[in-house]
Amino acid sequence: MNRAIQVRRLKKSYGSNIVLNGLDLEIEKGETFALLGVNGAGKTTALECMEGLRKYDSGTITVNGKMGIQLQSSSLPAHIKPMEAIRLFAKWNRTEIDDTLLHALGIQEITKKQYHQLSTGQKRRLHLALALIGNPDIIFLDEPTAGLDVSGRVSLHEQIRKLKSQGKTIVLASHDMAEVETLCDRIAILNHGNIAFCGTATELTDTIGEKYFIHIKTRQGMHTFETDTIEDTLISLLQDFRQKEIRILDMKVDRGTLEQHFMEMAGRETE
Ligand SMILES: Nc1ncnc2c1ncn2[C@@H]1O[C@H](COP(=O)(O)OP(=O)(O)OP(=O)(O)O)[C@@H](O)[C@H]1O
Repeated sequence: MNRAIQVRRLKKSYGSNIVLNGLDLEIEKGETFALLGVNGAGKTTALECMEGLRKYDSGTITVNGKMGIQLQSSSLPAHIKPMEAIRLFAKWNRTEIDDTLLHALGIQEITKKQYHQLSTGQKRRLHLALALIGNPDIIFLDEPTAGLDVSGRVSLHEQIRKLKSQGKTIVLASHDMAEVETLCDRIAILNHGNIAFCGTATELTDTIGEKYFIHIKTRQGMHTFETDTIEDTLISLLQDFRQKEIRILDMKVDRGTLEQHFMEMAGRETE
């Protein structure tokens, strides 16, 4: 079976707050899949239902494979040392400790510290190592790079790519559009308890249609124009600038970022 996860008509409410309203989702084996949505859209709830950590009201969830889970926020006893936690998790998983994994996540560099002395990035790396200890087939990462600096983000992305190259299925919740665009095969956008979009980043851009952004730099600053008739708008803009004798210093045309498309799908205005 090529499907790693199948979610059918999943419903979950907290009191009168309907968070998931008949969610359907299929994630293939070996896929890196992102769940996007504004704060409170239900990403964590959906992940935790798939992980078996949260009860849901109705629907079915089928997960084919061993799971490794990195929660959005998790904690360990303040005085535990990273290697003590790793040995404990390895014992629970009845597995040997994989030194290459510890090396890749830089765990050796933090062995002398206690948990409460670790930085946010170091804690994230440790929790990822703990999630990977049992050599899972499906890895759930809830906002894995939140709070990380640039180098922490880059090394985590490298790790995720490596896991993908090993054939692992990765399901992540994220707010970082650049991250999702570069790392993920497919994206699902959660909105009002359902999937507003599911497909590749290119398909998402295409769904929004022929929308272009023309950025023109003059001495007065940067001017941005939005259009769906690129040729006509360009010609009339250029004529306009010439007529007003405004010198164009630089010019760029793009189709907007995934973030803009996402905000449109999620029903919110970009800033
Ligand atoms: N244990 C809970 N009890 C009651 N309401 C909850 C609980 N957990 C989440 N919620 C509510 O469910 C909704 C979805 O929350 P959830 O954390 O799943 O969203 P999210 O998309 O992961 O948000 P974020 O991007 O902020 O992490 C929110 O309105 C939240 O307040």
